[in-house]
Amino acid sequence: MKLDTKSLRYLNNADWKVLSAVESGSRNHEVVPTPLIVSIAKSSPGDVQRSISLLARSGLIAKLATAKYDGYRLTYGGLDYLALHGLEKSNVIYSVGNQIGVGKESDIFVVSDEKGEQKVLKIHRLGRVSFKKGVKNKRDYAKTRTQKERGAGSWMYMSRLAAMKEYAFMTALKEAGVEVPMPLGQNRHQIVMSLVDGFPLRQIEKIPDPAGLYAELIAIIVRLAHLGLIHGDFNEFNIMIKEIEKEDGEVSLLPVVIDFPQMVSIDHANAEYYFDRDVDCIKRYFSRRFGFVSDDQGPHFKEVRRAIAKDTGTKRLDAKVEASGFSKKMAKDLDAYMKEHNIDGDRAGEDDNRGSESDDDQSEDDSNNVVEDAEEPEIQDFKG
Ligand SMILES: Nc1ncnc2c1ncn2[C@@H]1O[C@H](COP(=O)(O)OP(=O)(O)OP(=O)(O)O)[C@@H](O)[C@H]1O
Repeated sequence: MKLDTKSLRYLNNADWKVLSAVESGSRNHEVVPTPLIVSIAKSSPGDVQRSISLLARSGLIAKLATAKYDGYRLTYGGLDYLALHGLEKSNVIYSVGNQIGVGKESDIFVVSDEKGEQKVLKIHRLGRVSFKKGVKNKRDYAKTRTQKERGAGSWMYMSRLAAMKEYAFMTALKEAGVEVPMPLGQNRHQIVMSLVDGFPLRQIEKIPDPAGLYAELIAIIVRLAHLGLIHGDFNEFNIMIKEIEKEDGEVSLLPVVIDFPQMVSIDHANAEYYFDRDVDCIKRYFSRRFGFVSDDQGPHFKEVRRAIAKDTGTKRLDAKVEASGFSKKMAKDLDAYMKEHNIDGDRAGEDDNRGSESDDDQSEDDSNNVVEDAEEPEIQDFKG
């Protein structure tokens, strides 16, 4: 799924109003009836129809071939435009550049602000892999879901929840002093963060001091636990390594955690399992990639828990995240969706060929996809 921004500058206020109206209507309708679009947009039917034609031609809204009445649904492209428009209006971004990453559930782009400073735009796309790969039989799914859940409302809402979760955690972690990108803005299913000048750990062949970096990564896992959290997917894909030059000219490596979709509370029923899995993942990777095996066994969850009980100085982040608007109910909805669609992190080590260059999205059979896109043109700057 590509991001084509070329129509962004051609849309006028009336078109944006109609696009927003289709989005609003999509919350309750898989296909939003045209008269409802007219009534939400509060414009004349003629004007709305003109906007509808333009939006449909640009692939931002689409007709569903099987619909029994005249109406439209929002495409991922339409949702992308609404979010980009919002980020642009709040001066978070000015132009969209190259795509630098394709995750299983997201697309990553370099964007610029008005001063030309580069940032990272992450577009959450929940639903595309699971629908396409048929992890769960689509028909079973459709049978047991309400119309709202299986319609556009589901992927849009879940992608938005994923973005809200990432933004809320990134903000709380940054404030707590954990090395994560700087969160800069969020709109719908998109977040903007600072660009980490470095490489994912999986791309790094050799490091001068594996023991030092290993200890730092384990310290991050323990530090997160003291903040009340377990990463749950702590691996070589989700850790960027930045080179820091010290005053004496020596270079040290700074790990930055970039992705935390599975973050759970240390009070989670399976907390010990997730904690051990994070530690084991780093152990296994360092042994396999750098031939480094630590002398000690690594931290044990029970001991860490005991230390946390005595640690009265560190504020837990769970409450902070909730206060930011990402509620327990939202967390539960997102968890349930991810479980149902077998979304369980990177399963590090199983696929080392993954990367920005491997876009498995393009080769998939779209016929199995509930959310099909009209077109997939090239990425372009939408301004300047
Ligand atoms: N802030 C950032 N600065 C620099 N590069 C980044 C940043 N965020 C992401 N990237 C790049 O994009 C890639 C994918 O990012 P990320 O892991 O967040 O995506 P993802 O969709 O969650 O992936 P998956 O779900 O498959 O783990 C990273 O490996 C990294 O190369």
